[in-house]
Amino acid sequence: MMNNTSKKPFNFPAGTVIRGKWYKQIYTIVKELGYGANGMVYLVQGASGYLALKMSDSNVSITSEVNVLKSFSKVQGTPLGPKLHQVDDWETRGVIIHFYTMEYIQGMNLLSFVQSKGPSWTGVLIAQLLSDLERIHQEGWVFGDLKPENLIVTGPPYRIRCIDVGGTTIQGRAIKEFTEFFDRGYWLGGSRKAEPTYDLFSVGMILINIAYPQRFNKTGTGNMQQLRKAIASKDQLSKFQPTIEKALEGSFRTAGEMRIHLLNGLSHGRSAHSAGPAVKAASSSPRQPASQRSRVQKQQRKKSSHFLETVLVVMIVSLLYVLYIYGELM
Ligand SMILES: Nc1ncnc2c1ncn2[C@@H]1O[C@H](COP(=O)(O)OP(=O)(O)OP(=O)(O)O)[C@@H](O)[C@H]1O
Repeated sequence: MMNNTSKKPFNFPAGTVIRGKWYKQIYTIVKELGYGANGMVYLVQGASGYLALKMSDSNVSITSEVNVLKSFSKVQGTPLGPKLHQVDDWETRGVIIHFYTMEYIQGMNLLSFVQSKGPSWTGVLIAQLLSDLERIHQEGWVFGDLKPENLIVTGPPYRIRCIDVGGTTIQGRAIKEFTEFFDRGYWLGGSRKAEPTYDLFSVGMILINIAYPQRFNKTGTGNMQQLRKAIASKDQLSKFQPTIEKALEGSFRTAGEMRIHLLNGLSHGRSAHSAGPAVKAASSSPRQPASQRSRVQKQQRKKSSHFLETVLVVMIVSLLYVLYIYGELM
């Protein structure tokens, strides 16, 4: 399904009280967070603090998102999506509205963050995203509707988080939900089969979107040539160019492969005095990390000073021995 975010499905003002029909929990609307094809999201105040509440008139989409969040919650490590809180219904004016509450992920979306903090953050954040995608893929899912609006940067320390699991699809099936600019079907006529390369194509387009915040449409049939031209026309994309092109062509088998390629490109292109986040620290490339390198150097320095000490002690002892023998002979 193509994502069309034009209609607002609900319109409840701040202060509206939502009482769960089954669990009797009370949530008070603080403000609207956003809406899309699958429903409306509000920031609410619950008994345990702020939460994001997503409501929809479709029980199917609520159930399917809840299932994805439950499956993500079983994965070890940093959470892959917002933590699920509760699933319930709200009966208001004779209508049943399905909803679930989840962790409120506070921050700026990826585009706004990079616009306010500078493009030097792009590499680190995309590398984090690729780590999360690798875990999502290893669990047998494909995120599907990857776009900057679905990526929130929390912190400091800054961390990219995926929200809106509405497009998350089991590998092998047809992608459930997509947005044209990030869709390989739209640009290349490529398949919409849920496989890791589908998400990696979208990551390539996210990198392009950072340099073209207004996005652009395809000219004619749209193809790699148009995308290559767009990449080459922006200086800020030069260090990502080989990685983006490989991602668009579907040459990376895994998100991990793309991450290493991206970080290698960045560490080679980075000048010694450039400012910005520490890209090397996030690297999993075979090159030795800076912190480890300096530790090795320190150890080498320590070893050579031990050696000098030993030589000096041996020399003094030898000298004393020679003096002793000389004294005995006299
Ligand atoms: N857990 C969350 N924490 C903070 N903000 C959130 C959260 N979930 C959703 N939002 C906000 O609400 C907006 C709409 O939510 P979401 O994308 O889930 O709706 P949707 O109907 O699935 O939209 P789409 O059509 O993009 O799929 C998001 O872009 C984001 O700004």
